[in-house]
Amino acid sequence: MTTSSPETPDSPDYLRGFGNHHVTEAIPGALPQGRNSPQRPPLGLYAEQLSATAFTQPRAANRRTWAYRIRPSAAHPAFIRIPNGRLRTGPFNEIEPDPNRIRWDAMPPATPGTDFVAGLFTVGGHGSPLTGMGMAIHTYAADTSMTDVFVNADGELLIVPEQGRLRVLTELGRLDVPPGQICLIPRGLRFRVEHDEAVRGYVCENYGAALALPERGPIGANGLAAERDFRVPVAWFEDREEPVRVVQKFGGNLWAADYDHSPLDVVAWHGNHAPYVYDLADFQVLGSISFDHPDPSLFTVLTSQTPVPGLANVDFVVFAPRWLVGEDTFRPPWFHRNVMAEYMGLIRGVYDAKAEGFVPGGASLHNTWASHGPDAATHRGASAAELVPQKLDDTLAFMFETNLPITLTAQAWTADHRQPDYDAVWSGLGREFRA
Ligand SMILES: O=C(O)Cc1cc(O)ccc1O
Ligand SMILES: [Fe+2]
Repeated sequence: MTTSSPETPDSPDYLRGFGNHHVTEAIPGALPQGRNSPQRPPLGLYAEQLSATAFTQPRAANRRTWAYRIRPSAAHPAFIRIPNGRLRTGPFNEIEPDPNRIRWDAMPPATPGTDFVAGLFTVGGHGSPLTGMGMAIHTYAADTSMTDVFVNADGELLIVPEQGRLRVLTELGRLDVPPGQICLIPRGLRFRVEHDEAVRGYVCENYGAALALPERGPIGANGLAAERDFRVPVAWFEDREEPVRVVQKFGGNLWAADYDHSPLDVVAWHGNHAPYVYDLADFQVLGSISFDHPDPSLFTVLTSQTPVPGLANVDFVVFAPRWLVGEDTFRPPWFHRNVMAEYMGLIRGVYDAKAEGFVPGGASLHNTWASHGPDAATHRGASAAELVPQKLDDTLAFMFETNLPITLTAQAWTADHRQPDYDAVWSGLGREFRA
């Protein structure tokens, strides 16, 4: 069964659409009319433009938001370096790039008192925010709501909860993100993550071009992720005149400044640089209705393109519940080697290429050119299966696919939750050759 996660009675309100220029005010009359920067903005607010692309980039790529806030953003003391915890940023060079196939169990529960940012554990990545290309992969486990406000100057954050509902309070409004939904925090936007329970999940940090919807090509004007299912929060603000620590990741390091107010004080805004939430249950899954297993690019939800046409810095791909009907077809993913690197996680259920060992909250990395595909048990089963229509129901896996080799962090390599003998899943694929 395909279900949408129920929203709570106090669910925040949203505007709909992908990449739209939204207009929203938490207090009627807070938005200036007819101009962005009047001599005196309404209600005594300060105007501020957030430019997320160069002023001069073409309209299709241009991103900016005008915010009208209680206190000016510029009024804060110096940022001071603080420890990076388990956050790492490219260039990734703690250990050598490793061609081996790697798999992890779920992260251990958070040490009590760990919030979302302290709970981030960088797995690896490539590129660097200093060159605006590449990405990092993080997992998180936290049990305590943030009191600090966080802002990432290095890239946008795609958050994929696996356990526990997140409440993400941003400068531009509030997002409610249960497992099964994803949220995107754009680069440079301040936010705080709260939750009432222990939470766990995955984060893709994208140093490159902002994630966008893929082209549909011959699919036509509909299908895959629909523009209207992306939800952007309405304006919301907190008016708190008290010390608030703002932690910023900049050039890979954490810096903190003690503000005398909450910077989540934007009363009205308009623009297209905004956070959003998307329910993966809304993804229209397309597949083969004749034969052969299609390339998983058909499951792309969002893509960050490089300047090379069709080559992604990051693709976010989802393996959602769907029917398999292919005739004379080996239905699970085939054996393959790929110039792209594939990091996979599991939000719920079972993934059709791995009979066991790939668990919710766990992850696998099949680096560039690594031989991988169905494990021996899956291969055995699918080669003998009677090919009646089959519904894959209890499943929600995803992939961060990226164009260059991923180098692990030392902590991801030595982690106790790394599985010691992942290669063994492909042993037992015996010789079946008959001349
Ligand atoms: O390796 C994987 O499990 C991901 C994957 C899935 C699929 O259906 C086809 C190719 C592919 O890399
Ligand atoms: Fe693969």
